[in-house]
This record gives sequence, structure tokens and C-alpha cells, in this order.
Amino acid sequence: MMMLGGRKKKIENPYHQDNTFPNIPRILFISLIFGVPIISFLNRDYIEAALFGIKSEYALSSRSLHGPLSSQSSFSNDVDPNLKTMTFQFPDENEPRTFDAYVQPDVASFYKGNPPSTTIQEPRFKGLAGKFVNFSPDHLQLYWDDGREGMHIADLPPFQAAGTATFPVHRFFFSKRNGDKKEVVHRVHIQPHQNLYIHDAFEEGHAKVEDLTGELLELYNLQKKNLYFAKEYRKFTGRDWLSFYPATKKPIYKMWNADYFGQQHWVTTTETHFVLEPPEDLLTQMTHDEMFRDRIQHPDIRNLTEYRSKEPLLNMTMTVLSVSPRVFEVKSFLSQQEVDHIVHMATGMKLSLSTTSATDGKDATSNSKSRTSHNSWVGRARSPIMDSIYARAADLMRLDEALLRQRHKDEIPEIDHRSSNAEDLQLVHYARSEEYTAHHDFTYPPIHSRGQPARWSTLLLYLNQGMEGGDTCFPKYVNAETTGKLCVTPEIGKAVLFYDQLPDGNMDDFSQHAAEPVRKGEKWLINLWTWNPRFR
Ligand SMILES: O=C(O)CCC(=O)C(=O)O
Ligand SMILES: [Fe+2]
Repeated sequence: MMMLGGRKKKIENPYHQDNTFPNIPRILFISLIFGVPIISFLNRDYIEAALFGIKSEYALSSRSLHGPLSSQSSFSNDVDPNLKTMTFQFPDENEPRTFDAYVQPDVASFYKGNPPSTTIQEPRFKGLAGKFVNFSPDHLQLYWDDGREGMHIADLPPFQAAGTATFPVHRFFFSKRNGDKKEVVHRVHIQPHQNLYIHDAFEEGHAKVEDLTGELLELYNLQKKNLYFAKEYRKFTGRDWLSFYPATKKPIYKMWNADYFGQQHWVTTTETHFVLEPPEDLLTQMTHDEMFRDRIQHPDIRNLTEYRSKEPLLNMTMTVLSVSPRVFEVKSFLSQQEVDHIVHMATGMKLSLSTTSATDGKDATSNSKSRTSHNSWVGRARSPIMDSIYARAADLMRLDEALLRQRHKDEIPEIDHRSSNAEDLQLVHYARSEEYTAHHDFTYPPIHSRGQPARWSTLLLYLNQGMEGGDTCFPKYVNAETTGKLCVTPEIGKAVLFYDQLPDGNMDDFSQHAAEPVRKGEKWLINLWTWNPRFR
């Protein structure tokens, strides 16, 4: 992450360890307990709309202000049409195994009408997710070879892996401590379209399987199977396998299809926009009972209906910006009122960002008299508006809103933990000339972690507009018309949803993205990350 570019901005994020380090520190979450009857709400109703030949899908709110709608699960029983059965056999087994692997469809199908061509344009951007596997019983360190001492990237315990965004010109080395010295045991030269780099001490004659015992032997066997699988997966799909077989399962949640550019999905939610500012005393921390989904049984819950839009429902249109990676845009996901509220919660500042875009970031912040604190993380429970934004985001992603918060033991009993599957919202601020170079939002969990928890989706919410530069770009998006990148320009309240994983559980290298430098003005946005299967 850092040394190969990285984020150049003021707000340091201790949790956002994009693509390098396997350990994700934890955010403290107050444990909440509530005991009320559970009614399940998720309703999904698909309507094929003939309108303009655009396929539309219609989903209803996961948490109704008006009462339960029906019961449907957030979890996917659907078979993603891009999953194809791959058959393979481990050398030490008698029976073949199968795996439903994501196979990218023909690029011509990414276009509704006539495709501009029938072949993929090779992106100009050559960066990729590098994953480095220590297939040895030694505790190693990974360094980026900068031509000098080397720059430390990651700790690599025996049979574990780590990663970073990198480029084909880069070189790395694996090293081990030898007294006070670093002893290089393996060198890597990054190649185009190759994500996986393995230091195989057994093949290189530095280690013998016969010498392994106990836990090391167990880890050896796990990683050996995984690496064998990775070879088969690459043959079948053309991509490197960045997850862990067999522990990584395909995402448990429903994923939106992205079949062609411009495809639209419609989502209707009862979590309508806030359009008036509620009094401060109504905007305090939510209690557990108040966040409970069954609001109809709790008329005292702060829905704050009188401060919301008069419309009973909010219609959100998701437009497919990219098929691979799957990227969607939703205009007006947030209202101006909500944007102001988020900034207030996250920074303590009372300011309307829409009026600050022409100035430099420093001026906007130092002019603010009402600034009381500077938090860059905002949790769902901070106010009824934050709670509602999470519930709306859940609807957009077709998740039960209870997944995005602490749950009672009877809520979603199919999953074995009660903590939220989403992180707190992370505020990101860029002053002039700041940027966040191309990176991935996923990390690599340790191989012995049974659930293989990982970030599944990223929801970006733009809090201002009108700056020069500052686009979010996807430089590896697959298409048949340009070698350039796909860029999204910030607009107040707009959301961009993309998936960090493929429908088969592999990390999606093509989800690599960058925040372009802000050339004039400043940029504000927040991230909402949802994990599969769990966060913490
Ligand atoms: O600022 C942006 O447009 C993207 C931010 C981002 O990728 C991140 O914070 O991980
Ligand atoms: Fe990111």
C-alpha cells in the first residue's frame, strides 16, 4: 500500500489497511442487548420492465416504518449466471471435486446494443494486486526492493500470505533474520497479469516435509491444497486465486447483477430522505431498542418522520457503470441535509460543504467556528439519521438491515455471530493536491481463519462536488472500447457501490480503484464497508 503510492491525505485511518496487512484492528463496539419479537422484512420483488428495453428490479425496504412487508432472506440461494462448474482432483484424493468458479462473460455481452468491438481493450494501467505466499516453515519478512535496504511491506509467518497493490516493474524479496542481518531467501519480479508470488522452500530445497510436525504440518497441508487449487482455478478462469480454498466460500449475500453498461436496477426503500434539520436533542445516540428493526411495535422510536421527505417511499436507481468489476452509481442516495449531518457528526463542524468547494480545504476548516472535534469514524448508532442511512444502504445492497448492526440472538439466527458485518462510516477528506493512488479495499485473512472474513462491498458516498480532479477511477475495468479508466465524478449525495469480491469468493483484482488528485478545492467522502461473512 503505502510505499507503492498510497494515500496522501490528512485523515489517518488506523483500520483501513488496504491490501497489505492481514491484521485488521478492531473498532470498539458497545455491546447491545435487546429482547423483542423478531419479524423478518426483506422483500424482493422483481419486475421485468419493458421500458426502453431496460431491465429493472424492484426491491422493498428491509425495515419498514409502516410494518413488515414479507419475509425473505438476504442470503443468496440464486446461482449467479457467471458461475461455472470446475472439476478438479487433488493428487492424493480418489474422487474429483467441483467448484463454482466465476468466469467472466464475453465482453461483447457487456453492451446492450452492438458492441464497439468484440475484443477486450487491454487497459493502459498495468497495476495489480500482488499476493505473496510464504510456503515455508520459516518466519519471513516481505520487502519491496527499492534498490537500497528495501522497504518493509509485511510480516509473513510460516505458510501465510500478504499483499499490496503493485506494478510489473516492481521487485520484492522475502527475507529471514540471520543474527542482525537480513538474509534474502527469495526474489520476485512482478509480471503482467500475475498476482500470485510464492516462495516455495520445499521446491527450492530449503525445507523438507519430513521435518514438519504438528501445527506447521497442518498449515503446510492447508496451503499446499490451496496452491494446487489456485493453479486449477487459473487454468479454468484465467485469473489468479486470491482467496483461500476450501475455507473461502462464495459470498453469503445476494450480489446485484451487472450484465451490461447502463443496465438499471430500481430499489425502493421506506428509509426516506431527511429534508429538514431535526433539533439537536433528537439527534443523540440511539439505544439498542431504538435500532431494533420492528419499529412499528415501538412507536416511541425516533423515526423523525416529520423531518423527512413527504413521499412515503424513496426510489433509488442503480446504474451499471462497469460489469467487471461490478460498479453501480446511485444519484441522490443522500439528501443535502444528511450530508451536512454526516459532516457534523464526523468532524464536529457545522458547515455545508456545497458552499466550500471553491475554496481550499484549509480555509473551509479553519473558518469554521463551531468545530468541536475531529472524528473520522461515525457509527450507525450515533443518531437516528445515521441509523437510517445504514438501513437505506442495506436496502440498496439487498441486505437485511440487521446485518449492519449488533443483533439480538434471535435475529438472523443463520449466522453464528451477533456483531455488525459493517464497519463504521469512514470520513475521507482530501485537500488540494491530495489523492489516493490505485489500491484494493480487500486484505488477506490468515489461512487458519475458518470463516476467511474479508471486505465484500464498498459503498462510497460523496459529500461535496465542484472540485477540480478528485474523480474515483477504476483503471482495470473490462470493456471493448477504451484502454483508459472508468472515472466517476463526485456529486453531492451520490453513491457508488462496488464489490471487492467475485461471486465465487475470490478477491476481485479488477476492483482496484484510485482517488485522482484534487487539483482545486477539496473533496469529502465517506466509505461504508460490508464484510463477508463477518467483520470482527
Ligand atoms: O476518494 C475516493 O474516491 C475513494 C476512496 C477510497 O478508495 C478509500 O478510501 O478506500
Ligand atoms: Fe478504496
